[in-house]
Amino acid sequence: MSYGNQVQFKVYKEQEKAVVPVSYEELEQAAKEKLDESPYYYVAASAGGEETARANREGFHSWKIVPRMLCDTRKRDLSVELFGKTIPYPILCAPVGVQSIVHPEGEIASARAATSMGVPFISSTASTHSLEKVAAATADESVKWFQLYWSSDREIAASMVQRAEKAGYDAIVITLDTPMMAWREKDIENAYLPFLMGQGIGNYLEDPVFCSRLEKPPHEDLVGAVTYWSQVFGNPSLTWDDLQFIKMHTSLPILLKGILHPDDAKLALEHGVDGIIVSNHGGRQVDGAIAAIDALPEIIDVVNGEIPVLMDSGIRRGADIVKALALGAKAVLVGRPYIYGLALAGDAGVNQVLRNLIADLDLTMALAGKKSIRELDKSLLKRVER
Ligand SMILES: Cc1cc2nc3c(=O)[nH]c(=O)nc-3n(C[C@H](O)[C@H](O)[C@H](O)COP(=O)(O)O)c2cc1C
Ligand SMILES: CCCCCCC(=O)C(=O)O
Repeated sequence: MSYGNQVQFKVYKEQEKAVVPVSYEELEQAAKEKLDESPYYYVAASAGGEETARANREGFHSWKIVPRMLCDTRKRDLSVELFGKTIPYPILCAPVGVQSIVHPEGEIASARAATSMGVPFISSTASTHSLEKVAAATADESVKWFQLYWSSDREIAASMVQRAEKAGYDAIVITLDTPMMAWREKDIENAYLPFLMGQGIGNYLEDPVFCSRLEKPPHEDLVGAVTYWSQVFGNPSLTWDDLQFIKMHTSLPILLKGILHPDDAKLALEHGVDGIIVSNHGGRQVDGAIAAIDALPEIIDVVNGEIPVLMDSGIRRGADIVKALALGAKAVLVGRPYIYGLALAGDAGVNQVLRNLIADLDLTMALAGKKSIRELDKSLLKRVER
């Protein structure tokens, strides 16, 4: 619960201890100055000519908030409920792989920082540190989800899901939009694929099924392990019927990430999934794809409140979150902003980026005349075509 002006004074006071810039643009610039070119562009760049990455931002600009007055917004409640757990803010850390390229502690530092403030952490299959190590860095009661890249060796996929359940994760996010990496021009120019150097494959190196497929254990032959990983990472042959296989291996709620078409949302419902994440992977996969915020309204209509719909891609400030929630998203995922915080200052950087985002959201809600996330709906927005 937030109280009136106090949040504002607190933010100004805390700025004395600031470790990262407040504005997103300066945050990104500071990360660019700190990191080597290849890891910086691995994070910052998107697919192709980056049309979709730009559309993600333009999509938000097309919706304007029309604030309401005289609504007594002294006390605010930003909490939402997801799968039976209340989270204090409608914000989660998106699954981001290979975080060790920006900070040696990578996912461990991010998970520790996020969950210490009640922000759920979604741990990527493509993490450098294994899902067990990431979970161990967080408190038992913290909310954490595991993101699955479904290997073409399906026993590896099943094994990872079972490991996640055992390690205390609360939900499984299956990412559908990346059975292979898209045309990423900066990474190609830089000939940069950190996985080939053994980064971002920690979940495989510690997986019993993956290791059982190798002639020698990874510590004796990393090249052999990387080679096998490159053969089994993705699975472009998957169809809707395959979902049943993962459902058989876990009792956790299953969300599908990367849904953009309303017909796919319909299929997701028909196949009994528990949630949807509307996302274009931050513009990193299909260049020319629809902005996630533009895909959201039709998907919300199709889903009709049956399961939670979350969204990501392009969330940079509190107003973006208000818009996404007013259009029907239950919560949002944030990607690059927290990774820049991690790059600049480890857990303290992640912490500050998230705190700023939460405070910005809280103030925007108050000034728009809204006390609670439940009060947000489309009546707060106007579409302005430019
Ligand atoms: C460096 C990087 C790595 C990513 N790795 C993954 C991943 O391993 N799994 C996944 O589902 N999404 C991954 N994503 C996509 C994010 O989960 C999320 O969809 C995207 O970052 C949201 O857009 P934003 O960065 O504009 O906030 C990655 C994104 C970035 C920037
Ligand atoms: C070989 C593809 C690995 C991609 C894993 C990370 C990711 O999702 C990204 O966007 O980058």
